[in-house]
Amino acid sequence: GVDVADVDGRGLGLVAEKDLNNESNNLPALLTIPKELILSATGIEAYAKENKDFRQLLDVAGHQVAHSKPLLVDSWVNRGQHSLDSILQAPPFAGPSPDFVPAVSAKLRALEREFNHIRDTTRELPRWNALLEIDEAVTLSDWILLDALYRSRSLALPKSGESMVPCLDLCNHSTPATAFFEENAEDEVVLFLHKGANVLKQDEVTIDYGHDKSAAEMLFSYGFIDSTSTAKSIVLPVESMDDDPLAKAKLYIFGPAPTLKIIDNDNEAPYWDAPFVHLMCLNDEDGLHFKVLRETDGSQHLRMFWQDIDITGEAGNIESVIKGHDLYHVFRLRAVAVVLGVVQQQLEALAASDEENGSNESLSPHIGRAISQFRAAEKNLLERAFQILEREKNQLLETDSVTAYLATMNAPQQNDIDNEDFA
Ligand SMILES: C[S@@+](CC[C@H](N)C(=O)[O-])C[C@H]1O[C@@H](n2cnc3c(N)ncnc32)[C@H](O)[C@@H]1O
Repeated sequence: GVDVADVDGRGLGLVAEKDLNNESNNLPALLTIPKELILSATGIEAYAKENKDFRQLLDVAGHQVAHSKPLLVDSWVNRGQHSLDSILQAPPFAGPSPDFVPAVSAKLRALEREFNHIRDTTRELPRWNALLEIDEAVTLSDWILLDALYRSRSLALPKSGESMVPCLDLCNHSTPATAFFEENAEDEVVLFLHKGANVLKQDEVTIDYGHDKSAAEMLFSYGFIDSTSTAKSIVLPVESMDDDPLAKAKLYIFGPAPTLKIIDNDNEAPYWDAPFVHLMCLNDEDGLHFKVLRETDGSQHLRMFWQDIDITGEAGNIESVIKGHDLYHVFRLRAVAVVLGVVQQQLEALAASDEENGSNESLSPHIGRAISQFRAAEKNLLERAFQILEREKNQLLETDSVTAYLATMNAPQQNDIDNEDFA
């Protein structure tokens, strides 16, 4: 009941050959793909049993590639030289959001590492070495293309996990989708119309690529953003305060590059996580100290103390360490103010790059559309986070401990009075 056809703006797709209606939920499968055609981890193992050369390849180079999510979230942590940009054409735009370009670079670097690893490990295998080396038959560009094919066409099967399924991979995405797939008892993959779905002749049959995927992940893996996609989460870099004399020590003890993560909560308000922000808001006069510990073997270690208790191992967990303190609300207010600043800066950066790309006529329409959808999704999450933060700031400003603290800060200090008298 389905055929392959060109679908406007989406490449090929599956369309209904006749009106399809599943009101009574007894419509037969639209597609059945035999298990021999499915490329899954089990399928690969089975093939390695049959083919000695492939077994060798899998033993030396298999299971090594990180099948993780796109590297977007890690992009700030992995920032570095854009050494690979020349391999792909340099993108003609600044990227949908400021953290997209480093994410693409980090991804390209990871792919280069993977490719080099495969090339190195296969050198000892004459058959594969010959294949990779003949006139540079297989190059890094092939590996990048292969990764793109895999990321944009693989499906998560309920039993077999991440797999490539021919024919089913012609199905485009929509939410809500009209169809869904399953694995049956014979390990075939079958495509069914959803109960109650109604697809007219020549209309597209679609599946859902995962409504839990963020807009960034959709764009990174599939090259488009569904209009119902939301940002889900945003990770932004956090920088120490310029005038903090303890900044270096704090960063050293903290370890990883500090970030602010804003997470969307489907029905509730977004929340944020930024453990370094709480640490950066504490000072010597609050009771945060650093000491160098000398071991008997002569080695030296930097340790961090809060109210004279060693909390070196708690650097990522400072908020709970300071929670019981009389001035906790003051510390929290400082942290909220810092996070508000980071969010505001990002909103301004988005607005500025919006203006920049608005005038970029070299963009193809679908890239332009994806960029503005991505920005809109990020802006929406940031704006909602901003409101939550503003509300918390105002509540904190009204707590007794904060008003009392601010009153002492604003009152003329004894020193000032003495100086005044003297003057
Ligand atoms: C699994 S393939 C689907 C078949 C694909 N259209 C083809 O021509 O082979 C996934 C790719 O289809 C395109 N695609 C799928 N759904 C789309 C949508 N709703 N809007 C735009 N492009 C879509 C994207 O390029 C995506 O990377």
